[in-house]
Amino acid sequence: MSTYQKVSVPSDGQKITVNGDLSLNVPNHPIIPFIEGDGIGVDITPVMKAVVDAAVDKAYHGKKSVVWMEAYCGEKAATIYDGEYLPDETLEVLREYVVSIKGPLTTPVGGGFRSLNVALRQQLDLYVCQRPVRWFEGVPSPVNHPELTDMVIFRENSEDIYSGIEWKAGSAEAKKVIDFLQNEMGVTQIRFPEECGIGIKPVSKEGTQRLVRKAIQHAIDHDLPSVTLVHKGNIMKFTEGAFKEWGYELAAERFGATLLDGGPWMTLNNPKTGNEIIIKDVIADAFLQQILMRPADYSVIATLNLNGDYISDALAAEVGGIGIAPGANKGGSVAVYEATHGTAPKYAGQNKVNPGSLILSAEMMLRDMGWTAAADLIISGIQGAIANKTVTYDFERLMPDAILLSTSEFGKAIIKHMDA
Ligand SMILES: NC(=O)C1=CN([C@@H]2O[C@H](COP(=O)(O)OP(=O)(O)OC[C@H]3O[C@@H](n4cnc5c(N)ncnc54)[C@H](OP(=O)(O)O)[C@@H]3O)[C@@H](O)[C@H]2O)C=CC1
Ligand SMILES: O=C(O)CCC(=O)C(=O)O
Ligand SMILES: [Mg+2]
Repeated sequence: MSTYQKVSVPSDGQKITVNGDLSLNVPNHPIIPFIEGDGIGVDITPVMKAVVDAAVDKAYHGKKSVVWMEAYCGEKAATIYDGEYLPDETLEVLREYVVSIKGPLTTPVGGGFRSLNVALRQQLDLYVCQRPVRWFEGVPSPVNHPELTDMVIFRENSEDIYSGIEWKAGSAEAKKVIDFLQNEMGVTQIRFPEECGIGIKPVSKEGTQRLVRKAIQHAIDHDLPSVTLVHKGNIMKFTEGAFKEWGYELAAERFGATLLDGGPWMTLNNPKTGNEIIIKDVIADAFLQQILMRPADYSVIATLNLNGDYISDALAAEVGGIGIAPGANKGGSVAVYEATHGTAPKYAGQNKVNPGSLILSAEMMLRDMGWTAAADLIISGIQGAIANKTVTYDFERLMPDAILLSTSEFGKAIIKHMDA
């Protein structure tokens, strides 16, 4: 067992390991690293752990348990590791223990250090950001039929403008790039070249196809009716447009999809059920109105990094907001589960916000570990707490007659309703 500088490894648990086919070997008492997170991390992470522990205990009566191990990133890491926000040790821990969960981390806007969330995804090559969006009965929503929204977003997590290749307006680097574009590449369209920031958007065939492959495989495994490639390929032809082309190509070459009515949409038979899966595409701005007007037409969504970021918060709003929208970052053999929302600094330390997003991320984690009975108990607990109108401020302010609960009280309400 590795020894770490600051992370203390519990003596009473075992490691999850990965088989050759990328399935997991999950011992009965797995060590699962968690990162508390900045801002409201301090409020939601302990509640998530308590809910998971209760669900696992209720489901397996002590035969299984999660052995939590704290790892550090963000502001807490900086205090422990002498100013380092993302210590190498943290990356090692997340890699070595395979499955982990994290709270939100702060990213300064317009300057300062780059996103730690993005850095974790890139350094661990967690190329899929999987974000399911479903409605729980009773959750307040701005749409008339929130039950029609049932989608899973597969957001490409390693490329696009999130690569962080950009130069500040007026810097020597920006000037050099602009000079190269104008003088060696014949570019004439930079409207105001004098004081102009420059960003680069890399999108590759390999990056696209590994993401689209996971999205189509998800539709096959869960017998879902369609996979939609969402892109802005009319404007960004060789990045977003190529994403669409490479996505269709992968569907044909890897999964045997054929053109539907002459294309570009495609069709394939689910090899597990025989049901049809439609592979289609839609331009991103139109998609943002389609999800409000015709959400039932969409199921699995495959999209690039920035589109996926926007789409996940927009879709979350339809089913109750980012307080309840879960997510997972997955690579070949490592997965880091995390809430969709950020650090909500104005609520930090107030025991006020909804822990639902992180709890449902843990629910995804347990399901992926094969601990289905515990995952089901979390779902029934959340359904019960909401049906009884005992909710946190974000739901309470929109639900007539609801009882306002704190973060920790909502966790207790979930636990109370687990048997329901
Ligand atoms: N994966 C990550 O770690 C992420 C990190 N971030 C980072 O978080 C910081 C703050 O970002 P910001 O844009 O303000 O976005 P946040 O998601 O932190 O907050 C925006 C608003 O969403 C609502 N909200 C967020 N979380 C919850 C919750 N758990 N329960 C109920 N409501 C919630 C609140 O709405 P209301 O005001 O209406 O109550 C809040 O003011 C930034 O540094 C950003 O970079 C952002 C996204 C993801
Ligand atoms: O890294 C950040 O600060 C923001 C990340 C984000 O918005 C997301 O993961 O959806
Ligand atoms: Mg986001």
